[in-house]
Amino acid sequence: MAKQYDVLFRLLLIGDSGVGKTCLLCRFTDNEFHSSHISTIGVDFKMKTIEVDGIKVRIQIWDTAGQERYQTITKQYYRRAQGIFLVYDISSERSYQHIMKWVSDVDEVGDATSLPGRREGTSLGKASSQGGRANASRKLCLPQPWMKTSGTHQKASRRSLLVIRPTRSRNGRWEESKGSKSTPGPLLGLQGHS
Ligand SMILES: Nc1nc2c(ncn2[C@@H]2O[C@H](COP(=O)(O)OP(=O)(O)OP(=O)(O)O)[C@@H](O)[C@H]2O)c(=O)[nH]1
Repeated sequence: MAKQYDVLFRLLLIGDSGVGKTCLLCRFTDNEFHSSHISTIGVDFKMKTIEVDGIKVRIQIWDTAGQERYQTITKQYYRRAQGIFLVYDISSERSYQHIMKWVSDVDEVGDATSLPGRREGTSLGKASSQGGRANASRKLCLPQPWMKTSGTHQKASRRSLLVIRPTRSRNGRWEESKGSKSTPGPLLGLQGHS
């Protein structure tokens, strides 16, 4: 049987419980939104194949439980991911401040500590401050910018999750990433529960 995709990417969603990770994923893969909060147990995943410049890219997205009690399980998935989305709820200052904690968890298992300039105890500023949020990913030395998205809006969700794209190798061909290193990805600020 012909291969249904050319490259495979494994991505991971992490962040506090209830920030909307599952909703973001459901919107992206199934174009659905669920208003009830059913906490993820451990990890779950969904897949979607998209076409980028004629290349079939299969995206496997792992949705992790935000609850502390599952963290021994969820941390095991960090190393295998090729990109990690740090998700918080824009209306929850607490979930925003916790981003630092999620970043250090990723640091523990990945090679992200080698990113220059990151300092312990970096203050992210207020979640409600536009400038503060925009600077947060820079302060954390994340390779991708902060993005605002929402599980309730199809366009925003697609845009935020599609932003990670495969890069061309030196010989101009698309390559499957080996996936041995975990790198914190963009900060996703979900629109408030309004
Ligand atoms: N208004 C609004 N509500 C949202 C949005 N995204 C998620 N929600 C609501 O937030 C609640 C939690 O969403 P989930 O996606 O289950 O949260 P989670 O981060 O996966 O939670 P855990 O599995 O416990 O880690 C649900 O009641 C959703 O309906 C959003 O963009 N806007």
